[in-house]
Amino acid sequence: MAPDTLLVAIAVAAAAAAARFFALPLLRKKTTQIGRGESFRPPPSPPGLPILGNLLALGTLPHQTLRKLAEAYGTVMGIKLGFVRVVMVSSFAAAQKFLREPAFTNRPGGDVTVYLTYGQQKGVLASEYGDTWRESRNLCLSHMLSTRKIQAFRGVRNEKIQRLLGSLKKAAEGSHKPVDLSEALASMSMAIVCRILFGKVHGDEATIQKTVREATQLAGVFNINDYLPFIGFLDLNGVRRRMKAVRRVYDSLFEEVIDKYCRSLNEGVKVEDSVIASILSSMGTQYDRVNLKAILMDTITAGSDSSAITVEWTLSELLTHPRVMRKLQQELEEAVGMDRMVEEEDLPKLPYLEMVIKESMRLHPVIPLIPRQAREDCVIGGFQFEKGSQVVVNLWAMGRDPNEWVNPDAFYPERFEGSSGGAEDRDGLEPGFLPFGAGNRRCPGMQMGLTTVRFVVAQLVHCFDWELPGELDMSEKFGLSLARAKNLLAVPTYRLRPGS
Ligand code: HEM
Repeated sequence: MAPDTLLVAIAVAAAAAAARFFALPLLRKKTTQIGRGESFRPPPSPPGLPILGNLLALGTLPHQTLRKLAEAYGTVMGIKLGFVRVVMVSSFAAAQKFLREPAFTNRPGGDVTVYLTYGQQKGVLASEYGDTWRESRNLCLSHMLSTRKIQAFRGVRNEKIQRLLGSLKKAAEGSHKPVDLSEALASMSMAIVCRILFGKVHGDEATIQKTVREATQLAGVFNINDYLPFIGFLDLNGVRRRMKAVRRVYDSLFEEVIDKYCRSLNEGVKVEDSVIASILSSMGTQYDRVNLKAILMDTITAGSDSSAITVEWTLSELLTHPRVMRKLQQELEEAVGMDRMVEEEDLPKLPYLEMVIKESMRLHPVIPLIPRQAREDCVIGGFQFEKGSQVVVNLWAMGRDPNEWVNPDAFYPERFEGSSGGAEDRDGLEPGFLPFGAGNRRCPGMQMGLTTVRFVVAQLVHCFDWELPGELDMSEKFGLSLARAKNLLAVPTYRLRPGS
């Protein structure tokens, strides 16, 4: 939650005292109800403040606070955020049940849905489970995320990664100064996603990147407007205002690009392969413009930062674990040799790389908290949920659960030795490990995300030795995506044979 919460709370306490009398009966109907049936009990809950409940206790790193609370109150625990009750789940066994439960296939509404997406009837990310969601998800899969499309966009990935390697090589030949890897990875990832979505017809990538960062930051905020809706119109923390600004930037970008493509297609001008071109030419005049904008917004928000952040954390762990770095470099030397860079075909020959990436995603899940909402009444694990109940699965806590993992805080890729294959096996499942979620709403971009992450990590580790300028701060910055709090800086030295 934003640090301004205390100020907000003071204002809220005063407003709430008055509002309570009028608003409470109305709000109670909307509030999540747990354990209402006689034979059902509610999950244990930590005590909270009147009105605000546990909102203030979440702090700036809610995933960590919630893990601590779960140690005391259990891995299925109720918390109260203003007037909304939310069930927090932090064990693998319980997470499986909730994420795979057909009733828990909606996302909660609130400001994010209203201002940061095109609503619950459009797109994928925030869309209500049903026909529109299914059609939009299928459009994403067939025009962007299928195995065939991932192969088709391989040239794009290669071109953008080569550009990054070229600039790093230049830096390595130069003054032995640290490069900002966080920035470089974010730009590269954004360039890949923009090129795939929009072709060459798009605006300034730096502005889009800033907008995506702001969107993922805002989407992760425990937003007081959602939990105390009767004061939402005051927008005390300014979140709504910032969300509207993000939506405006996105919307004008999408309008411009769609217009350009429509003109080209109408005039019979050949356009390069891109998601927009592909959707527009397959649907002709039948396409729903708002739905197309929603799909673009969802994929750019969910798809660009996620891969960059995963690579960043993986490199951070490798740089602070020289034994693992050396072992991975050895694997690359044997599989690829020192005379050339890595190619995508090399990836299946790199089992240790796979273990390293899994271990990094276990400790640093890009999406630390997965939100879901019940679309009908259901009973799970002895608890009863009414339609509209909210559940949040804490992937970060699951990855560090001592009941699932030996020495859970240690970075030790060998723990995955002998596991059945890639992290995408069985819905992205390894015991205790769900980095892409599960069930009907699991991540549709898993294969594309993993392909990029594997390829970039392999190249950076194979082509360069890395040196940290000082001790590496591993603090996190909470948002919809869990990024590094401080950018990753490191000094590269080119390690392939000259001329390669
Ligand atoms: C390393 C990379 C990635 C990670 C770790 C990741 C993780 C996740 C997770 C945990 C969810 C929530 C799943 C659930 O509710 O069970 C999700 C949803 C989603 N992801 Fe990803 N993701 C990645 C890359 C991508 C990419 C590249 C795209 C597309 C370009 C993408 C598009 C989406 C979409 C559209 C959803 C919403 C699915 C729905 O609600 O039906 N993701 N992702």
